Amino acid sequence: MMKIGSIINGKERNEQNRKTLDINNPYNHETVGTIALASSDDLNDAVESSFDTFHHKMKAMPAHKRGDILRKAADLLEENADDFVQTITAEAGKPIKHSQAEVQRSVQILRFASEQAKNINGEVIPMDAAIGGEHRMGLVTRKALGVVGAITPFNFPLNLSLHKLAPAIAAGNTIVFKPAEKTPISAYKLTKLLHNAGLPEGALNLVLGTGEETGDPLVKHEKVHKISFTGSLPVGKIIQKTAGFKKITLELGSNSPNIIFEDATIKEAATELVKGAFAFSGQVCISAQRIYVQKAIYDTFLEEYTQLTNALQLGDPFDVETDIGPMISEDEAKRAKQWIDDAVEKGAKIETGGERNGSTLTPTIMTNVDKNMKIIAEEVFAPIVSVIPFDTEEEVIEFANDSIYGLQAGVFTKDIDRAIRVADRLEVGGVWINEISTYRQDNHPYGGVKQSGIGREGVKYAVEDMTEMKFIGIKLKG
Ligand SMILES: NC(=O)c1ccc[n+]([C@@H]2O[C@H](COP(=O)([O-])OP(=O)(O)OC[C@H]3O[C@@H](n4cnc5c(N)ncnc54)[C@H](O)[C@@H]3O)[C@@H](O)[C@H]2O)c1
Ligand SMILES: O=C[C@H](O)CS(=O)(=O)O
Repeated sequence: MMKIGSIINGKERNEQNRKTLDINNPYNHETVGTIALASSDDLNDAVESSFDTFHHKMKAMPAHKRGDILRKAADLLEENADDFVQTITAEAGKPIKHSQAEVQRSVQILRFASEQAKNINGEVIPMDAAIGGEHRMGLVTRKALGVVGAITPFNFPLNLSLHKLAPAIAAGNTIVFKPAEKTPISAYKLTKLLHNAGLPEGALNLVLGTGEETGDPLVKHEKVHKISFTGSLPVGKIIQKTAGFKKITLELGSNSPNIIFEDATIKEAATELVKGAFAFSGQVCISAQRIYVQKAIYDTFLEEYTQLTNALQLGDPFDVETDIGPMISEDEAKRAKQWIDDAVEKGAKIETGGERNGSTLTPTIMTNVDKNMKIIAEEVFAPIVSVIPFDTEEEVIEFANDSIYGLQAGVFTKDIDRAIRVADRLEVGGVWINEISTYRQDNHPYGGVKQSGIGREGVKYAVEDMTEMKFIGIKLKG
């Protein structure tokens, strides 16, 4: 069992007298590690170290060197992939095949960032477009911001951390990294890996602690220039209020809609949506939560979908055959079960699932639902999906948009005109056609509208959000 502490300027702080927090495997509740919590002095030291390193080292580091560090980190992660896979499964309870996919994607993020570091381009403005602007030249360059506070959730502890760390390094920023307190071990190993890849130690400082004690003062610290946060809507709202003048990126929750028109291939849509709704027990921000099916194919789809769902293997996340492991905690599984009970009281029907055993909830399909139920109106973040019939294109667009959230959606149809029409009108940050809402690649713009967030990730787009424009004008001798 590991005892780990914050890493500040390359030194680990895990002395005996500190308050600690145990990290437990959510499936068998075995303790997999203990963290020594950061104090307020540690947090302050971390920010000072990042601030100092930005001004004395990172600002002067050329793009090719930042690219090299990120490429070396990708190679190291690839070499140590299995250790990270085991760590994610141990601390998050993620089925091992999904942890493997997460690590593979993380290697790619580092490679994308390595390439992006060398492609942060500016612009030349045609100054003579303005009357009197003749004999002037206008240059737009992009500058690093300074210290980025990166705050991350438990559900993709490696991938979503790298969606902040890798672009921040590519852009030449320094980072104070506050990972989820439930999954800090992969964050700790990632920090060491980036230092081993050649990143100056003060360019990445790790602070381990709870949201209230460590995250909140990081958000408020005056020497932090940007907060990049991925997590829940309630915390996102607090950060928006407390961050002051800092730039912020908020990647928040969703209740993603998926729409299946009568001309779609039912088997394909049903097969993909089983993964889309139940991967990592639905604890994915773009998990398929609302499936709208056109009435002519509703019964056939529901039958096929229920059969496929019933074939999922439940069990130990370390078993390669396991599709569904535990939720992150027993409390979360209880909360999800209560939401099912609440919906049933209001008239919903459980087609399959709905049973809780400790922290595991069986994959649950609900029908007869309405928008006043929490399982529709809020983010379930659990293995619960609702299947809802619809008549017309106009009606389903209205249903799908009737949400405070707007992250990603899926549309299934063979009619390309309809697909584009619907995609254009859905109020979300991204739409997949003939693909599930849950699919994400790490090189496209990703982020939400409405209360799903502010700003975009996806390496190139995160780099844009982690730099700012600087204009330089030159008056030339005529
Ligand atoms: N849009 C996306 O890209 C995306 C991706 C993954 C997860 N999520 C969302 O994340 C949520 C699940 O993750 P979670 O349970 O870890 O989220 P969470 O909001 O509880 O915690 C996320 C992080 O915020 C920290 N935090 C908590 N309170 C804080 C405060 N007052 N100030 C600063 N930091 C604070 C936590 O310690 C943790 O590190 C879901 O809502 C999910 O949709 C969104
Ligand atoms: O949980 C939401 C994440 O954005 C999913 S992914 O890691 O980007 O696939």
